[in-house]
Amino acid sequence: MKKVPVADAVGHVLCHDITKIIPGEFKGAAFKKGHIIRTEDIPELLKLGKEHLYVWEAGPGQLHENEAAVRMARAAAGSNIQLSEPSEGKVNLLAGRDGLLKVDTTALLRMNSIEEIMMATLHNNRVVSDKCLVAGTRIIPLVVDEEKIVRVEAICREAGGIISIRPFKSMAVGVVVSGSEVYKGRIQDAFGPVVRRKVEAFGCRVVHQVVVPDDQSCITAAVNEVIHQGAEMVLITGGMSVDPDDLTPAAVKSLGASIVTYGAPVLPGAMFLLAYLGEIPVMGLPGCVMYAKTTVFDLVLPRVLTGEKLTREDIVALGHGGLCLGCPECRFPHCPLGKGA
Ligand SMILES: Nc1nc2c(c(=O)[nH]1)N[C@H]1C(S)=C(S)[C@@H](COP(=O)(O)OP(=O)(O)OC[C@H]3O[C@@H](n4cnc5c(N)ncnc54)[C@H](O)[C@@H]3O)O[C@H]1N2
Ligand code: MOO
Repeated sequence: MKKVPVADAVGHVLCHDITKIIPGEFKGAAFKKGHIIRTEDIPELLKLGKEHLYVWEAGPGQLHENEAAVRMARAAAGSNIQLSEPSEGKVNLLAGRDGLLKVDTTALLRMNSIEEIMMATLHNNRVVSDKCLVAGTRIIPLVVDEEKIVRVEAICREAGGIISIRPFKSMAVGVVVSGSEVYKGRIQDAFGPVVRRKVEAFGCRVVHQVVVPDDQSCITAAVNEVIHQGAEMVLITGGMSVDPDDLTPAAVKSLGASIVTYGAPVLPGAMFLLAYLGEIPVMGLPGCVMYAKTTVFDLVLPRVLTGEKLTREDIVALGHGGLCLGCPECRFPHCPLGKGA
């Protein structure tokens, strides 16, 4: 800290808040600790009775909070991330497009384990829209040893960036609606429209939909048919639980698909199935996906649409945070569902 005449303070960092009081009108900080003094501030400072100021002398190897935050944010930003200007020592990271937020939680933990460093983010694998605030970073004191920022930069470099937004692929979707009650016209299909609405919300289109009875060979034929019609992803509705007429999992197996999982630690959605026929993701959707507002499908679909090839480990990790509270008014994704993985 050193004392300088106001006129010589331009470019220096203020050590403490400077309070302004106008009787009956205003009392507050006219200039905040950490502010970098500009030429245009001088008349105002003189009016506040400040002819001298205490300013920081950045020692060798030390960084001011703004510069430190900018360097950390730049290092952490992966693809499709925009940075705000530093303000009061903090830099915000914003989504540069619609997509899926990816946070390298291991690297984030390493970074936050360095004392005097912080970065806060939204949860990994969350759907975000363009310009959405996804993270913020700053140092805790006003100045920091540059060596700490260099360590942060090394962690981020190793991780290839900590935060990024992955775009969704606009996939052609095939839908196979299973259920003899629907096929025979006893009830009207209510599942196809739900699935269509959900995929269209991500810019996908349903290229073909087939309704089939509860018959294994009809289900397999229908899957082949929708793929023949150009489906890059296949969604089969119904027939997922334990009744003798629930044949969807057996049908998918008989197609020779590699089954990632039949069953998921998510409620609603325990009877979910994910498989791949070559590169084509095939999902078996239990009845709850039609009935409940938010289910396992809403956790898995966005990830599949980024081109991520999910493993059984990815699915089993959904258990922590996989319980939907079933609120009367659904606020997903502003809730705990899917946030533990
Ligand atoms: N004893 C058990 N019963 C149930 C279990 C279980 O483990 N043991 N699981 C429950 C869970 S969890 C769910 S979810 C559902 C799973 O249902 P399915 O995927 O097998 O669906 P279906 O049996 O084919 O149909 C259930 C229900 O939904 C109606 N449905 C189905 N598709 C359509 C459609 N396209 N349009 C309109 N309505 C449809 C169907 O008529 C049935 O009423 O099972 C629980 N039971
Ligand atoms: O599996 Mo059901 O699919 O939990 O609600």
